[in-house]
Amino acid sequence: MSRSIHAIVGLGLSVLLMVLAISGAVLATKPVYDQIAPQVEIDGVTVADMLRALATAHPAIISERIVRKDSGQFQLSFTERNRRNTRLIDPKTGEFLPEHKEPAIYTFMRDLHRSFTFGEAGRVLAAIGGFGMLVLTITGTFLLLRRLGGLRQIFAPVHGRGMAGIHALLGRLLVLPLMVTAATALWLSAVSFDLISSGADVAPSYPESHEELAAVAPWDLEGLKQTALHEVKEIVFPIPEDWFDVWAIKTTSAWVFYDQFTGVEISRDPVPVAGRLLGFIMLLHTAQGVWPWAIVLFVSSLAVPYFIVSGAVVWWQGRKQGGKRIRNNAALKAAEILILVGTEGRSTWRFAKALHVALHAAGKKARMVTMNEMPRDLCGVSLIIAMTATYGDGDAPQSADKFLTRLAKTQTHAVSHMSLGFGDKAFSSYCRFAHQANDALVHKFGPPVMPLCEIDKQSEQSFQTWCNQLSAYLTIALDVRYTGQRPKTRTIRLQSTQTFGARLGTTTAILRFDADRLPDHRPGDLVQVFAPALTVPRLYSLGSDAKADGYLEIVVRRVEGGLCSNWLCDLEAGAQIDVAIVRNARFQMPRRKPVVMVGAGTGIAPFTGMIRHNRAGRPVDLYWGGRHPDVDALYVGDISHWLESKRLHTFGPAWSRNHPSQYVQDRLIADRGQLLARLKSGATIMVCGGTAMAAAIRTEIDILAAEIGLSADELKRTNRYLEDVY
Ligand SMILES: Cc1cc2nc3c(=O)[nH]c(=O)nc-3n(C[C@H](O)[C@H](O)[C@H](O)COP(=O)(O)O)c2cc1C
Repeated sequence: MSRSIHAIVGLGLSVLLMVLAISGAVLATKPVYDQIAPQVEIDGVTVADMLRALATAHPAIISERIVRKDSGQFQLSFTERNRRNTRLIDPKTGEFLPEHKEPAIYTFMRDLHRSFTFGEAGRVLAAIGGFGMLVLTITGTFLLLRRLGGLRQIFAPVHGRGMAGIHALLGRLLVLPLMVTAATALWLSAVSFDLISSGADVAPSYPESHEELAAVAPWDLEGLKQTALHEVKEIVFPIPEDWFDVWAIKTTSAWVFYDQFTGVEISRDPVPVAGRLLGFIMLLHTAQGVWPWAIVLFVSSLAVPYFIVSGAVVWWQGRKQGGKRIRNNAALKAAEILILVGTEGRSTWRFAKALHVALHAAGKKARMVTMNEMPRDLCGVSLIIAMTATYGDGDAPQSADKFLTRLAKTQTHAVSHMSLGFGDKAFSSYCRFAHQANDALVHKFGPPVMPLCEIDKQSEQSFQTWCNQLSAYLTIALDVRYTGQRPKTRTIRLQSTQTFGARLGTTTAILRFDADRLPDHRPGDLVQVFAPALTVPRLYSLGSDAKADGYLEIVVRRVEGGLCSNWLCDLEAGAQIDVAIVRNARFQMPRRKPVVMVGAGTGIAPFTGMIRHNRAGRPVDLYWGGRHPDVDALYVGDISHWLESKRLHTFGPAWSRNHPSQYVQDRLIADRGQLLARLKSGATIMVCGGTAMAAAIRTEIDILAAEIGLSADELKRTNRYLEDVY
């Protein structure tokens, strides 16, 4: 709902908002421009001081009124030789100051901003724009909170790439000033249409001077001597020779009236609340006199055109990939297989589309719809395949948020089902919605025909494996060709290969590459390797920093029958390969200290780079599991060097084929004391390696953390438990 309103309002009012934002950005420079004008120093100066200086500098004029402008300058209205005039004055010397003329662009932009230069009718348009902006900021906040996983996650990293990612990131930064701008714009519009009082309609009630004495110089009047100039907004002089008239001084909160002969305060008339409120609303909307806020408004206004363009692009892309454009999509009445898709970023849709094409080619009548389009009547469907991503903190993606209620209304039917979850292991609620959807299907239709399969980080490899299982289940040959958008690749050259572990059968190799132009990466990022014989790239964790190291390094275990690992391990020095970098923002060296790194086998890779660049000597412990110290001595020389140079504090190796046999989790248990101390001092745990090891580590850390009232889940939620698991 929020998304539809956000899109409709954003697209529908795009031109209006664009004009308001650009003119608003120009006007937001005005308070900064005013700062350039000569500023007057008024600390310690009273009204009496200013009036004395004025009378000395211009004895012949008849002063009527002094107004303090938004820019802080004092403007005098006076009569001189029967001609009325206004001039800026220096409050200390009373001298006239040169007119600081506002550039014409501000006048034009103000007119454009307030009424699109259409006068009264244009004001309605401006009000509609303000209302639209308010709706956008409110719906945008809902969408953002949903994306982040709730209010508690408001400071968590914003996920997502490209335009959509920047849209969300900027949205989080600027939603508040934009909301304030929109709400205050609406208020000002309401005032201009007389729907809200401006406070100006209530005139101050002027009293009369009590005495009729000889004229007294105003600077000798007690009340004026005691009124500091910085409190003053306006001074109205008594009309000469009108004995009843008074001195009227408007401060931020009241009109104060002084007897013109005695200087005694006669009365005080508070400025109406509506007037004071309007002043505050004006200040929030225009930032007059508060230049830091003007800068915030300027940046927010400038971001609006980006929001509109990126929003339109994301909406268009979504439409292009939307459900209506499926070729050979079987009608519900004819379908035997129903593919239900839960997606937000659309990649799940592409996976489903590839499956749909293959099913069609294999002669199956398949219908593909979003999960929210779950039909009430399944007609002739005999198999449901639910493919869904997870968002927020374990929530349904946008196109599946009504699935559970819709499923409840679906007529019971003899139907088989299976689910495929798309998620990211970096989230504590990995594939949670896929599990919820699967449970609901089980509740409705009984056990699934294939166990729920989880796909981490859109792994094409895992998807292919699942497709093979589906192919076997359906007893048909399925040729699923998923074409994940192939990223831009770079060619890199093998510099050296160091091989370990040959004596124990399986080998592990450290491969170092160079290139004329290395792709930018940091330790913890992932590299996609495009092997010639493979349609899908393989992912490896990076142990190098392109800029600091000048090379790209990965650790590869030769897997029996593994096409990519064997191909990589057999490469000759100088061989060239194509790669692309996948940023892994959730698995970077944390800023918080200390850090406990835990890994096994090739899982050492990202840690090597992080430790190598730990020049500040932050406390880092590395627990790592290998088979035997004689054969799996990966990075042995580097590790002693890091220990000496204090880049690494503790190295805790665990050898599974040594005596005593130990796994890395056993090593953690042995170092319980130190680990607890680390956790107490706010350590971040980083785990890299296979799923089984990661699960074992998580159990141990959970037990350990419980001793200080924490849990692995809680650590994960607060970004103190980071995993890179494969
Ligand atoms: C903002 C955001 C939140 C996410 N939250 C989760 C989550 O809680 N659990 C999970 O397993 N994956 C999570 N993911 C990962 C996505 O489910 C995963 O990338 C999926 O493949 C995206 O599919 P889609 O492109 O079809 O939407 C999240 C991704 C993003 C961008």
